[in-house]
Amino acid sequence: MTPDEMKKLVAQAALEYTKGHAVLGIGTGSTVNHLIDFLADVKGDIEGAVSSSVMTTERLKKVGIPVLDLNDTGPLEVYIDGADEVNPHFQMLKGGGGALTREKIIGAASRQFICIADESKAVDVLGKFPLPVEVIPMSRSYVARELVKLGGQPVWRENVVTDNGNVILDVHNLTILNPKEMEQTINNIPGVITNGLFAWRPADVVLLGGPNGVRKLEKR
Ligand SMILES: O=C[C@H](O)[C@H](O)[C@H](O)COP(=O)(O)O
Repeated sequence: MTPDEMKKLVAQAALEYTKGHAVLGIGTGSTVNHLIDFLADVKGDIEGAVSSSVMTTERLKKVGIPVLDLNDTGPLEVYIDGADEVNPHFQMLKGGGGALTREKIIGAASRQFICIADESKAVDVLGKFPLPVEVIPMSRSYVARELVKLGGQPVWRENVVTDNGNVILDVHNLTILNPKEMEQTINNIPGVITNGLFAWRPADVVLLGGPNGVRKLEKR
């Protein structure tokens, strides 16, 4: 089974969590793209979705699902999104597609966060995948120097402008033993909008797709 087939499998399994909810929060990425394709088949049950990126907005509209403004919907019942890494505490590293800030906002505004990923994303310690940090353009070099002080090697994701008009530094070689502390420390650097650690707001349910099916991990 290819990684993409595993993503498709796990996206289909996430449909269970959309039942009974007229308004959904929808993340970004290749796994979520499969979910949107599946949602197209049940769109009659969906009033609309709050989208975490321009890419997701376009895809939702293409399949005929109305895109709603989070300011109008109020708190959401469920948010479904992928991850670049997820640890045994359901903390995630996200933002490989650059959508981390809006993802973090919708995740925070939702009662349940469902993480969908292929099983290669499950790790013991976060940080092998470079940690994305969204920064205001004029602060890029300053923030990069501060990230070096934290032991990382920031690399500017050149030619990428986020949906919010900012830039991204991908921080390599961080061993993130305390994700909550790291999330907070990086977010305290002036110029940082947010970083891709989802430690303070971990997932509530993790669905992992693998060759033997979907493994469902729920918090006790
Ligand atoms: O910015 C992108 C998001 O955080 C994605 O959820 C993450 O990169 C995982 O993407 P994919 O489902 O394509 O592996």
